[in-house]
Amino acid sequence: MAAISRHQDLPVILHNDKRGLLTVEDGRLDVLQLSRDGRPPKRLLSTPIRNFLLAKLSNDKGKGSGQNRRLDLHTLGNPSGNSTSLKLTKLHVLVEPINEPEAEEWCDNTMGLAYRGIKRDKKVLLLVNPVGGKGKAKSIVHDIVLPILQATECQIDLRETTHRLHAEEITNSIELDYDVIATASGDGLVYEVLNGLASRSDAKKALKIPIAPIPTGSANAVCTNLFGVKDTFNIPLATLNIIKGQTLPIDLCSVLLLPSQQRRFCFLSTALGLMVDLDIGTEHLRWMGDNRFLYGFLRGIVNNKNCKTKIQLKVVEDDKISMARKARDRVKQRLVKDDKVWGGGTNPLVNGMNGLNVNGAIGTKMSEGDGTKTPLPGDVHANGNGDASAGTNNMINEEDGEEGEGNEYIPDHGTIPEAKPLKPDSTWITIDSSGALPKSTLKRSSIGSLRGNRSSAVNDWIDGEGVLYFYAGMMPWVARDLMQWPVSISGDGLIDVVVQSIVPRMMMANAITGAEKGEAYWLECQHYYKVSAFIVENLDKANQPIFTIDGESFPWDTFHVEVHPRIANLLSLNGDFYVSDFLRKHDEK
Ligand SMILES: Nc1ncnc2c1ncn2[C@@H]1O[C@H](COP(=O)(O)OP(=O)(O)OP(=O)(O)O)[C@@H](O)[C@H]1O
Repeated sequence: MAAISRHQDLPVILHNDKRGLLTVEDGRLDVLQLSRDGRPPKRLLSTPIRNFLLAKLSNDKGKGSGQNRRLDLHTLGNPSGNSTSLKLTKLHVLVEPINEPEAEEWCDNTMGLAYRGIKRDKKVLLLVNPVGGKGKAKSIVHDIVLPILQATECQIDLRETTHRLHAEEITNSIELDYDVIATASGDGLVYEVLNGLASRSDAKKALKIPIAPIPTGSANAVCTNLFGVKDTFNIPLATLNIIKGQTLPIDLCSVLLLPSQQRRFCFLSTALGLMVDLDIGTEHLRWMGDNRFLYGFLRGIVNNKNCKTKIQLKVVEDDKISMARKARDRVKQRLVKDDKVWGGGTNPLVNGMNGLNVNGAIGTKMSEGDGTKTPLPGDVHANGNGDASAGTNNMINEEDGEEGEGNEYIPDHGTIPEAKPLKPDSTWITIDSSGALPKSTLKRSSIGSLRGNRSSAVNDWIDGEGVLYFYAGMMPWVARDLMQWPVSISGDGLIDVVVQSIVPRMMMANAITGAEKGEAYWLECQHYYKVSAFIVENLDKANQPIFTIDGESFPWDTFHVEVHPRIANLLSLNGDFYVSDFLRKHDEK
């Protein structure tokens, strides 16, 4: 790898028969037109090497130039210098026979530098939902996605979904020889793909295939978490992620529905109360794109309805200041290494786990290397029943040969254990909103004692509060305009839970300002917990019949949720979720 980072030039003949030079230096590839009179060269193309897709010497001979060979160059150019204007650029030049050996080496080295260990001839399963979002997935895929993928060496297996749950059926039965599963739709298709893979008898192996979303749905929260608010709907960038993304391990939750005993897998959120009305109650407004969620939110505030529920939480942490500090410290460490992260420079498994305890477990086995720590398979993960399950985390990529010496890693490619009802003990906390009282009569609950003494922001539930909504999430953003879980960390084995208590309408309306920046996190009326398991009961089935898992609705009676740490994978261009401004801050709030 050291050899390819040096300055490299290749003399070529340009399309206009003028002499040119291809140069790779400082992370950029430039196509220069040379002048005969000593004037500085003219830059015809300049592209970051990380956007570069293909350098290929063809067997075709160039037009009118005897033995010259054609060299094709494909890249995602950004003429205005920002990622929002990425555009597929294809050009070709000619290589004279005398430069042929050098050209072969230049292509190899340039491709090595552009891909940095990422597989080049990926086999991609591309699932397209023609009715997701504004219904434009098909044309977007044909006009933008396919040309970019076809400009690389990827093989594409495109399948259109024809009905609800079709993506789940497909991924439940596919051969596991794909390198990536791409979904052109919204979060719903990602949810179906994960459920299809997770319910297989070889689920653990199947879930190793990473998922790369193409944002043609309404909200596309996964894309916000991967690319940031501005680039949520950036189709070329999401396509580049299929080609060059690094594996980002994520947690999945088992959601066990009672009394049906049905189990669904959740990767993004479970919601009750206002957040259900906001999503499901605005389905008819799909034409509004993601504005429909803001409309639904405002409507919910006007109603200000108490969601009657009993919530039991296995809390691992609830000190807001400490949770924010940990998430920010982790980002600080990551940003220092960022130059190495893009394009596969470092092992995302090592990187993502730096400074983390999976599922709050202390004493995980760590291997010391370059100062980072890698949890090893066999680490104990306590589930919601208090049982310990070993080696379910898929933390080692056995293809990479990451095992430490003496640690015999036996890959576990089997099924995900059956979900059983959880058994809360006295350490769990309970929130019951069945008897909401007027605000003036509220008193502190005994649950405050769990947190010991601390000088942090107030986060205690008070008996008698009403619940406007309950929202449990696994990634910071749930939509572009709502960063509901700003301190959520990918693959930490924990679920971030928000219980929003009922407050006067004006106070809630004001909370909308800054919601996209995660500022609501600091509100006293927004209780925030990191939990490893929870149970939620419906105390008013007639008036609140449904809850949602990843935006899909289910009948709500009682449901039990537990985490499977780092069992599934996404692709991400930087090996992690997008770093929010909230996490870049270093003050306490
Ligand atoms: N051909 C089809 N006809 C009808 N429904 C389909 C078809 N293909 C897929 N679906 C369903 O469309 C639903 C919506 O998909 P998805 O959630 O991905 O998009 P979205 O709702 O627009 O975006 P988001 O979830 O980001 O808001 C899914 O439940 C999926 O099962």
